[in-house]
Amino acid sequence: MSESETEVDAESGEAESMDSPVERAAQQTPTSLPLRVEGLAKQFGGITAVDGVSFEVEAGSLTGLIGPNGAGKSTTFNCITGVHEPTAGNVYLNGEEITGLAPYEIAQRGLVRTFQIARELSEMTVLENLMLAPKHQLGESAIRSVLPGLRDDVVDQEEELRERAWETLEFFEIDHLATEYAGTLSGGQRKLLEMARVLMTDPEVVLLDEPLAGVNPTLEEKLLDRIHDLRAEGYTFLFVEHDMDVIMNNCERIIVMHQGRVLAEGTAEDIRNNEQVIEAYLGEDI
Ligand SMILES: Nc1ncnc2c1ncn2[C@@H]1O[C@H](COP(=O)(O)OP(=O)(O)OP(=O)(O)O)[C@@H](O)[C@H]1O
Repeated sequence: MSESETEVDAESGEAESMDSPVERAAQQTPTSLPLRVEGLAKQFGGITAVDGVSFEVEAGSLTGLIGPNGAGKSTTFNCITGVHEPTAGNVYLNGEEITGLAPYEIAQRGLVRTFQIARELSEMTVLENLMLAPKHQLGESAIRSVLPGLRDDVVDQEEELRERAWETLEFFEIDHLATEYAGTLSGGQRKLLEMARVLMTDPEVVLLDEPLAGVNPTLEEKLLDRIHDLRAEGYTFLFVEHDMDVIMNNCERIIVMHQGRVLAEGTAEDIRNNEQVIEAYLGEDI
């Protein structure tokens, strides 16, 4: 229903919008808010993992999501990316509701998370891993079977894809590994490959779940530099990471979860000085 379709309330005589909640949210949400989570909840049987979480992620930001073990960070990620269906609440991507969509549908709309390289992908080369990643990529044989006349286009498309894959490998400085099997990479190199695969899908919002786990300091710096480069280009990141220094030094906005709820939100400075956060972390360095 269009914005202009209204109904007049019989008692008040006031015009009342007939738009659906999703349409209303889309109208109210500035497009500068790529990700908005509203009242998100998830229960597993009797366990409440996420309990009414609301937050916003601003365009081009690097936003950190932190919290002690069991705070509900992964479950929140999984609800946002369609891995879990939330028990309640809504998720909006650029003002459009994506709650309950399948992970691939959410990824096609531009919200992508890094995933560990699956076993099947470990048996492919690094270059092949990148060429398989794009969301709208049709296999050459699939296209040829339905559109035999388009063979040259397919070849062009494949060439373009290969070129992009090489550029992406160079950007992450793993081009020298292009012909290696993904399964032979070190933990840190795998993380770079995971990020490179995400980039090949043309994402708008990238969810990073512990992207630095098991990464040595040199590669960590490289990965963080790349994330900052991408952010400068307009990509938006939501970042779960256990290393508090990394979050404090790199994220301009931090959301703290505790016992399934948002405990605090703000800059590193705000979070460091927040009494409730200090208490939740029981004196750990923050
Ligand atoms: N599939 C599941 N089934 C049952 N309980 C679950 C499931 N997934 C998570 N939980 C529970 O939900 C709560 C939140 O877990 P979650 O993994 O989201 O926290 P987290 O903040 O990511 O923790 P960590 O930092 O330790 O990874 C925990 O009590 C956990 O045991």
